[in-house]
Amino acid sequence: MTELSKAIVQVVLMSLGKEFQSKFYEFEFSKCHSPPESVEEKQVEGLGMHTDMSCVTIVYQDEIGGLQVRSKEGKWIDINPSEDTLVVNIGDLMHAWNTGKLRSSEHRVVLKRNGNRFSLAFFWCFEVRKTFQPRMKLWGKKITGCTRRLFVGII
Ligand SMILES: O=C(O)CCC(=O)C(=O)O
Ligand SMILES: [Fe+2]
Repeated sequence: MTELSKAIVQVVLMSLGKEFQSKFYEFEFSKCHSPPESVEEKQVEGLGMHTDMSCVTIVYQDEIGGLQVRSKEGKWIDINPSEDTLVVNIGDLMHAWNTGKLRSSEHRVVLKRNGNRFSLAFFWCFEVRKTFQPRMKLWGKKITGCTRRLFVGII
């Protein structure tokens, strides 16, 4: 998963410009989710709206599905489960690093039918204790927003 995350980040960085490609670090942790075992007919929020603190998150969800992402307009879009498919979320670190050019995705999990849902999320961050400097300029334009140096740590 670390290698996959690195490959994803590299591709994302390539899209942002050449100098970005050499500037990424590694750190990993992962967790499993096991939301409530059964739900009523109506939709239940299994995991409330949030963004991930990671650089990128790789998510596997089983056929029960339920993962939704919020569009810029605030509309919830179903991420339909598909066999052999992983979902990649842009996280807060990536958002801050490129000062919002790639948006940290607001997402949630809703349960629409009964059954045990299984999902696995892999959160890939920069190396702990690394400091990074969000871009001051992007494609020649000065950036307003988060331009402070950021420190990756565990609290
Ligand atoms: O369970 C999922 O599909 C997503 C989990 C998630 O968004 C998270 O753990 O941050
Ligand atoms: Fe998440």
